[in-house]
Amino acid sequence: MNGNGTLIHLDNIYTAYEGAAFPVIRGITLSIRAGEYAIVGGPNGAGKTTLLESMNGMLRLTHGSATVCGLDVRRQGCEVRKRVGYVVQSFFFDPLTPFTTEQVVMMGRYGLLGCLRRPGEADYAAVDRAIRLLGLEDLRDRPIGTLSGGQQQKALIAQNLAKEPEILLLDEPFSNLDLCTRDFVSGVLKDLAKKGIAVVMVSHAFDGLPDGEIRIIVMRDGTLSLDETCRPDEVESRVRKASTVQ
Ligand SMILES: Nc1ncnc2c1ncn2[C@@H]1O[C@H](COP(=O)(O)OP(=O)(O)OP(=O)(O)O)[C@@H](O)[C@H]1O
Repeated sequence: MNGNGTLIHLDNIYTAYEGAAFPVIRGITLSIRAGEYAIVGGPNGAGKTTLLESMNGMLRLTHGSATVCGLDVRRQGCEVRKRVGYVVQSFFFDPLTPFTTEQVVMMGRYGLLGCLRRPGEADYAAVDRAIRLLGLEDLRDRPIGTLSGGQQQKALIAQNLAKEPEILLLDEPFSNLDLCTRDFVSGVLKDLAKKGIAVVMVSHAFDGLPDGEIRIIVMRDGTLSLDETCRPDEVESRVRKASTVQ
């Protein structure tokens, strides 16, 4: 983090997929501070997932620079991903996956553990906290593949929280959740932002937002069409407008 609390700084970034002739996202410049709650909106194919994966160094920038948690994303992608949680879109475990929920949550610690080190007290404590936070206590010993889609989604969020990240990126985290669970998970995310974690979320669900200012980042055709803060009750109309206006 720099002096003014900036955790993510993208400076005119372009990102292309392997073998593609043209970059999918182009000329994106933005900064996100600790404790911000940011919604990334925009139509299908606009580049929202690509934006998240450019932030954590999973995708290669073809132009521009990105600094995340004070690290150069181009050169230090692995270090960045130790400090940034990423809950991917629509991921489901095979029913026969040979890991329990607790083991899957522990996988969030693996990057921090490094090769050949076994989990210690601090790792088990972080896993336990994440499991409790997501209300997964009764499911901790169940094979992960036998959980429902929504329960698996919560386990993936817990896995990323076990990492104790400074930034949490989420790609449509509410898509498999019923309304009640959605409220519960958005409560968890709000609390994380209050504690200073930057929460950056691709979402088309605009209920259950925190009371304060919400950052809205709208992508359209690979470029930034809106980047501003507003009240929670204004988010839906502003995202909708910026997603469609030519
Ligand atoms: N692995 C890939 N290889 C090549 N092109 C890709 C790849 N993944 C995505 N794209 C392309 O990049 C563009 C942006 O995709 P992206 O997944 O970032 O959009 P999105 O806004 O997240 O869409 P959605 O709302 O449908 O999830 C699309 O045109 C897509 O076809």
